[in-house]
Amino acid sequence: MNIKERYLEAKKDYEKFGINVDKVLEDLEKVKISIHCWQGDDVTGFEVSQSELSGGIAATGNYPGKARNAEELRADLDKALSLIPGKHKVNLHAIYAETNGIFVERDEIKPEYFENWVKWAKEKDLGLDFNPTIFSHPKASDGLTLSHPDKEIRDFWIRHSIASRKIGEYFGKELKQTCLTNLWIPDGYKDIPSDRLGPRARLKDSLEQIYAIDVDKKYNLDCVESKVFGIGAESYTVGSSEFYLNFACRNKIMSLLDTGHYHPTEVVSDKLSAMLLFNEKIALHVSRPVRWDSDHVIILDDELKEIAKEIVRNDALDRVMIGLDFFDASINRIAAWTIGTRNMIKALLLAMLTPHELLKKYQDEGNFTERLALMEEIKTYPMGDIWNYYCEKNVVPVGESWIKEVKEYEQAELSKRK
Ligand SMILES: C[C@H](O)[C@H](O)[C@@H](O)C(=O)CO
Ligand SMILES: [Mn+2]
Repeated sequence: MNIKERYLEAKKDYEKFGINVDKVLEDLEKVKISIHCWQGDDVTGFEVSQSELSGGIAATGNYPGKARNAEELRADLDKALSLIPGKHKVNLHAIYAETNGIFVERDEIKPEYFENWVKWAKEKDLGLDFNPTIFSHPKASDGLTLSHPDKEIRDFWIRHSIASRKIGEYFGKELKQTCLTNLWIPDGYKDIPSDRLGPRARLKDSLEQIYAIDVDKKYNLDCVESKVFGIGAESYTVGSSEFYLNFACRNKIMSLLDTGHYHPTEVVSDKLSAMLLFNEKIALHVSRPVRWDSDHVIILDDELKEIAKEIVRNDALDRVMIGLDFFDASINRIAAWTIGTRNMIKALLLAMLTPHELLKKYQDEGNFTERLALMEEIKTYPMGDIWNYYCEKNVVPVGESWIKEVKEYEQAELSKRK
């Protein structure tokens, strides 16, 4: 049987639950994943004066061939995007500005430094998202930024964050797709603080100044990302979950939940329904923490599947903005993007092929036996045949055949980078 014939057979299995598989594929095609550019260069960026990666995050490994400039990064993204079904967004950080070899301080970044990215996104029909880069900089060297006791340092990062929101607005206007500008800061203390309130009060004040500046919500939406701890900030994080949930709610901006930013037994999948009841929109950084916020490439594991189920069965595909946030420098970086993004899409497809109404009915009836039995049986349904057809339909490689393409690209392009 060819791929189409296998699809036609497989879809019968799902249709018996009333799932319209053709419609599922149409809906899946509309979902945009925000693919983070920083997997391509280990979060280095291309500033004229570069600082080491800081802020308690780390890209470990030394796989050869990382992108050395924005052109290479765009070429690598083009390759990865050619292996991923659907039309998506690319997520940039301020450190990916192109300033023509001229040193530009972060608080002076302007839309013009992102013109090449916008031109490229237009050509490829992509959306762009954005992030101020509030780490890897001399003014973040003691691990404090927007909550710093020194007003000059806070003001510097406030100016940078406002400039970043304006770049987000520019992206949204140019690309006719709303940009999501996400703010994350590393601020925290290695050891037990003697004042927990002061830094949080300063952060609150900084954020109020940043979000007081009017930016058109049609073009740019703002969100804030919390964290539980980072390397070197093990005892206290200023921007904790409670801090940002309250701040976002009161200031009518979005919360971003990163799957690596909670205690090890806490899962984002369980947070989504609660968030959806109180927020019009929420954002995600889907990552894979292994023992800590290690940012491993996401695999099709139980938590990823559960996150996708929560989005799909709560009819929230247009309310949860799905972004990725992993950076593994120990494997081919184009493969990392491809594996992770294909897995995110596969998880959504699996969720869309699940008979949620029936399973909810079993739960409400207290019929936990059939709920568990069906949940387990559905796991071995022929989703792979539906996925393969979806890839073929979207003119991207089917199954593992994309690996050969990455190897050829590695040989032809990445191997030349020393
Ligand atoms: C580079 C990203 O902005 C960063 O990973 C941030 O989103 C984060 O998750 C920090 O742990
Ligand atoms: Mn993140």
